[in-house]
Amino acid sequence: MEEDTGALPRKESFSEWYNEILWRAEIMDVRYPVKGLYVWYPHGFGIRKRAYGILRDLMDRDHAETMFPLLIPKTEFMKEAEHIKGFEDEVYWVTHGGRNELDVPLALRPTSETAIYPMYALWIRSHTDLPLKLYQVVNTFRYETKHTRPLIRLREITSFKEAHTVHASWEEAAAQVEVALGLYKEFYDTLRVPVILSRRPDWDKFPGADYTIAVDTIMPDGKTLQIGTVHMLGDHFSRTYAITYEDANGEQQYGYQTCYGISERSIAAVVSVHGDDKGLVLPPAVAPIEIVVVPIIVGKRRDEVLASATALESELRDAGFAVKLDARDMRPGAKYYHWEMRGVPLRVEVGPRDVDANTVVAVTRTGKKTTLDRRGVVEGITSVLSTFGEDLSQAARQAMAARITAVATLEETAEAVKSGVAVVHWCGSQECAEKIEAAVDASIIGSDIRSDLIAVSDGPCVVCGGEGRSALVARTY
Ligand SMILES: Nc1ncnc2c1ncn2[C@@H]1O[C@H](COS(=O)(=O)NC(=O)[C@@H](N)CS)[C@@H](O)[C@H]1O
Ligand SMILES: [Zn+2]
Repeated sequence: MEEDTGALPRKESFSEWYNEILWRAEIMDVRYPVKGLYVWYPHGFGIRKRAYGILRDLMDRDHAETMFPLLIPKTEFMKEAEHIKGFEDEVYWVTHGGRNELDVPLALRPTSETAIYPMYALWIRSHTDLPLKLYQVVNTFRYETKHTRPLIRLREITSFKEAHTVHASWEEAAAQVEVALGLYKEFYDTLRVPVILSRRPDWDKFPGADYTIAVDTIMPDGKTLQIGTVHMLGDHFSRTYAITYEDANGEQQYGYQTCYGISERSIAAVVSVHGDDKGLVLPPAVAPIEIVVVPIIVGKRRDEVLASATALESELRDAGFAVKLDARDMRPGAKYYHWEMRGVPLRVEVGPRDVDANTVVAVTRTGKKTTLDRRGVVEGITSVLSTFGEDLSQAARQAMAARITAVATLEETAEAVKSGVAVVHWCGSQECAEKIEAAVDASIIGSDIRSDLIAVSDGPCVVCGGEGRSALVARTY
């Protein structure tokens, strides 16, 4: 990789900054010759690997991981009317095997309900088979016709974590929706990404769902990014796919289902929310390299300093840190630039003075400098990294809070959505939602808001004056 030493575009021009950082921080190569498909560089893949390791640990608490086939026969795909309507313009079809035309065209899964639920119908017989809670992490394919963008709007979603659960009752499925939201909140807390939960308007819910609760974050340009969704499916799919079970009284009942998904938009959120004008800023939990040790080589004491830096690296590695010693024959400043661009949370400098004083200098990615005793250095670094993570959360929360404005009129709404999210009172009618969309360059994205940054209240609908409740208006990705 040729090292480009130019400055990044300012983060104020977010779109340029975002495109540039993807290759300068070695996250994704966008030059693959199919629109909407991109290639992970190893560093970006390392971030994904750590993030999805956290996600799997959370899911493995009470789900089992599995894997279903990629190809779905048209006969199964076309069974759920609403689902088809929602996806028919987005599905890729496989029509040939070699030179033979297939008698049944096969869909590339856009999401896996129609692959999984015929199998659930075979597996589920009795209430003792419930609840069934499985998930998979797979690639899915959607022929997105809107503007594609790496990590954000892909035609091949390479990191699609989808969970599909079946329960004996609507209430149990509704309770699982809350469990899923709790897991997603915990996931994004670990990524230090602040989120707002809200219920999507009915016209925006998942095709075939009763309701959809979405997890949104606010990007630096003020637009929201949907970084997770949880769907209550009720018994729609179980009736379509005959997922029935024998209850304790020997009666046949339909199962009640949920499904919930997260994609590599989670990585886009980490890149965008935390990144700055020097490059990526990675929360320690997802940093492929948490600590880079930089020896400050001074002439004749070179060997002594290198030996001390090497000993420090192996002590930190033995303590379980992802640590790298950068002993390249380069000016320290050029090394700092290289690792700052890649978002390494902590740099530890070792120079002649440190060797004499038995200290090291820890410098966080956001510039906080601490001199640590060489003895007990593992504890010292652990606490510096933990404080760094907390600081990232705080900074991200403050940035989000600054982009949320409670407003009372359409004019104020139009102003607020230029730089973020407006909170208005909305009566819940599609008619008023359409009037809001016509009046401002944004749309109603959610009601039943859950965020500790927003005080939900009742009040007159911003359009019709009828009984309203807090709702989110925003421009979206
Ligand atoms: N084209 C896309 N590129 C990247 N991520 C996407 C794309 N489409 C959707 N996503 C992400 O995937 C999540 C789940 O997708 S979804 O359509 O809302 N839900 C489902 O497909 C359900 N089957 C839950 S598993 C979305 O919340 C969004 O964050
Ligand atoms: Zn209204």
